[in-house]
Amino acid sequence: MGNLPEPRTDEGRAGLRAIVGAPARALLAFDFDGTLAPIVEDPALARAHPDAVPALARLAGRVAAVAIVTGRPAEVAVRLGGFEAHPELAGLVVLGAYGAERWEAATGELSVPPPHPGIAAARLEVHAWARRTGAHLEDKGNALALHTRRAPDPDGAFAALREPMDRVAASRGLVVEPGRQVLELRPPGMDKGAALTALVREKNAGAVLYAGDDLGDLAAFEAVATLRASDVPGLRVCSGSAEVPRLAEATDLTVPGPAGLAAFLGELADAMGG
Ligand SMILES: O=P(O)(O)OC[C@H]1O[C@H](O[C@H]2O[C@H](CO)[C@@H](O)[C@H](O)[C@H]2O)[C@H](O)[C@@H](O)[C@@H]1O
Repeated sequence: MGNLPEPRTDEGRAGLRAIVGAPARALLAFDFDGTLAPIVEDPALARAHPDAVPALARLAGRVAAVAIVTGRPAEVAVRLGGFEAHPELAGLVVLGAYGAERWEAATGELSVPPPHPGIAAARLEVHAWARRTGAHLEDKGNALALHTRRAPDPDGAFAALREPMDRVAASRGLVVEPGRQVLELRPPGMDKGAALTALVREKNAGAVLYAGDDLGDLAAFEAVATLRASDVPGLRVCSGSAEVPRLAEATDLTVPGPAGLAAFLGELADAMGG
């Protein structure tokens, strides 16, 4: 299979063979931050790796569907990813807010659920915890993310926030989504696994690839494992980082971060003759 790296599991090797062997039936889905986009200190400044979206554009014409499955609001991921600049991505689907939101490149249509009342109720308290710990609040409208990357003591701030955020979430009917130096309060009821499985079924995909870098991606990796048991071969790719070393255990192939993923996607397109 050309220059493609070999997955370390039998199921991963079967998944990759299925994707390359019949690309027109494959769904390729990607997390955004840490996977397509390098991690940066300020979330507002995150952008896709320069080689990532061109590689997705090459793949898009060969496969059944390309999708982004992200914790960002869908509209924000579309803007930061610069996907609209690539006409080849006319079929792209962006599932935002862990699958609760959806944007379709084909129509430009954005679907966003009504705001969860717990977010408005928690906002002031979360602001106060940000001030107390030096964390930065990313207010996503229907989710509140407390980032500790730029706090004076990132790990200390993360540890100090864990219990209070659990408490606020429990009292407001929300859930806590932990990630790379971030604790996020968000509405319950959706995760990347459910979102990915629904999309595989909707596209009638015969094979699936999912790439991610963080704890929020574990549900999608589990979904790929479940789909494999129901005869949809799949490949789980870890965008590796020193911050979440244990994520690799849940996957079949590790690439070195967004630059490594972009290189892998280029090789995948080569292998498909794209
Ligand atoms: O599902 P994802 O696309 O991976 O989004 C998860 C969260 O990613 C963002 O935070 C992470 O990236 C930031 C920019 O590189 C970084 O500063 C931060 O430390 C990371 O946790 C984003 O800001 C969150 O809203 C997403 O939920």
